[in-house]
Amino acid sequence: KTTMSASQRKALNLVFMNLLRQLERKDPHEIFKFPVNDIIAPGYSSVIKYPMDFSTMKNKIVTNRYDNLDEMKADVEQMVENCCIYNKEDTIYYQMAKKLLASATKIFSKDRLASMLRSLS
Ligand SMILES: COc1ccc(OC)c(-c2cc(C(C)=O)n3cccnc23)c1
Repeated sequence: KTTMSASQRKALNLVFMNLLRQLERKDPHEIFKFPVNDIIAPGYSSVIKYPMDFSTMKNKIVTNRYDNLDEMKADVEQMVENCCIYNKEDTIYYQMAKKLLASATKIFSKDRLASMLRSLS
């Protein structure tokens, strides 16, 4: 696995942060902003094995834990999957997760990424 240069890493982190900002705008009630805890969601930590949230993703960006867009997108999909496992289909949380997934699919689409890269260059 070739390591990228510091300037490449800096440019990639800018892209990751830009994508994260777009995703967070799609979560106005901030239910994905921080880790879910067992107080607001009883039994959560025994049901959900791989918790994920936007603050954890931000920390992974600044600590260079993502090497490509697919790895970041996988965390968004994990976060949505967790929400749809813990919350029943008729809950607002489940519906918000489905909406976020639809938005993420657009945000990570090739033409949206291409236009973002053009604007960054
Ligand atoms: C109602 O206000 C908040 C505030 C923060 C939350 O998670 C960070 C949540 C929250 C977020 C979730 C999720 C994402 O499953 N959740 C599930 C059950 C009960 N509460 C939540 C709700």
